[in-house]
Amino acid sequence: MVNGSRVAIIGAGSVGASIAFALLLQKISSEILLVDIVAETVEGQVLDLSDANFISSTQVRSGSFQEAGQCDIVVITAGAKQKSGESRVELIERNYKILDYVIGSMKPLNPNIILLIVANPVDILTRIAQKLSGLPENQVFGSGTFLDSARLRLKLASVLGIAENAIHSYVLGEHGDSQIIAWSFAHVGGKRLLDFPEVQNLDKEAVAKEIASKAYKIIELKGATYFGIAGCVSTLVQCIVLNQKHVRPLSTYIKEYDCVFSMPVVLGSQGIEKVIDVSLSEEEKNKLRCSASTLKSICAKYI
Ligand SMILES: NC(=O)C1=CN([C@@H]2O[C@H](COP(=O)(O)OP(=O)(O)OC[C@H]3O[C@@H](n4cnc5c(N)ncnc54)[C@H](O)[C@@H]3O)[C@@H](O)[C@H]2O)C=CC1
Ligand SMILES: CC(=O)C(=O)O
Repeated sequence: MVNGSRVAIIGAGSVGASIAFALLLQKISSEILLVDIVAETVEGQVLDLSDANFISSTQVRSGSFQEAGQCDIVVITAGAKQKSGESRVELIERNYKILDYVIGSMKPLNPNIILLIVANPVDILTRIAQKLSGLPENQVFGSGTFLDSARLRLKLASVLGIAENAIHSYVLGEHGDSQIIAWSFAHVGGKRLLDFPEVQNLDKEAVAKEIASKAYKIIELKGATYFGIAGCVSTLVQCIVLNQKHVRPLSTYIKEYDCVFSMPVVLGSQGIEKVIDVSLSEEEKNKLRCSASTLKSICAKYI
């Protein structure tokens, strides 16, 4: 893929429009297509975004599902969002139907297309999208725990007084309540995070709770989260378009756990190129096994 790629965003609500705006600022796509079942929503968002066109070489316009199916990258944000106190998994019934409709309406798909799932519950919807699309699994993945990991690095940066991008730490597993922080292999400059006195003194359970509940807190305060995910998705699109091969925690099929959730992967122009085989502690693995079994049992109802 080269500069000039066409990106479609399905679902032009808060998340879709924020991603479109972040992509405009990045200037790496020639065109962004916004698609939504509510025509007025798309028209309003396209008009609003057009007022920012003077800062970018990227054009934003409304598009059809069929056009989206021929793009290079499709970001799927269409779906219901959580109400205050509601879990992501509780959205599955509504969002399964929407995903089924969206993928069916985009067919026939460009065989090289990349589907990036954002709507929740993202891990389960990613597995379903892999099946519904019939595409190779490396081309269909979810934003997963990239956002949770960004939240974690922000927290640790303030604890350690070190730049976020120097902190190699991941939230893994479900983008949801059963996520885990992989403390065992987190490091800064090659020094294990667990060897820093500031981290030894941290209440790690409280940190895990704070990270896992941050979305709930934002939703309670303002009804939805969208800027964080827009930042994440725009950098993922950049990584694909520019074949940057960054390592990111994304939702993909993980053989060891026989389920789709997040592990660190290498992301390039073809999608997911490799899953990094990380060394986790037995306790971390046990938590992931529990999480996988819950996710698999929900998935089994739909595929
Ligand atoms: N993976 C992540 O880290 C994050 C995921 N999300 C998820 O993103 C999704 C969207 O959230 P918001 O944008 O805040 O919701 P929103 O309600 O603002 O927008 C959803 C949009 O989807 C559209 N839509 C519904 N059915 C459709 C269909 N069949 N085809 C095309 N468009 C359709 C609606 O018309 C609406 O414009 C939610 O599921 C939310 O949980 C939100 C933040 C972070
Ligand atoms: C809503 C959601 O999934 C998040 O902000 O993490």
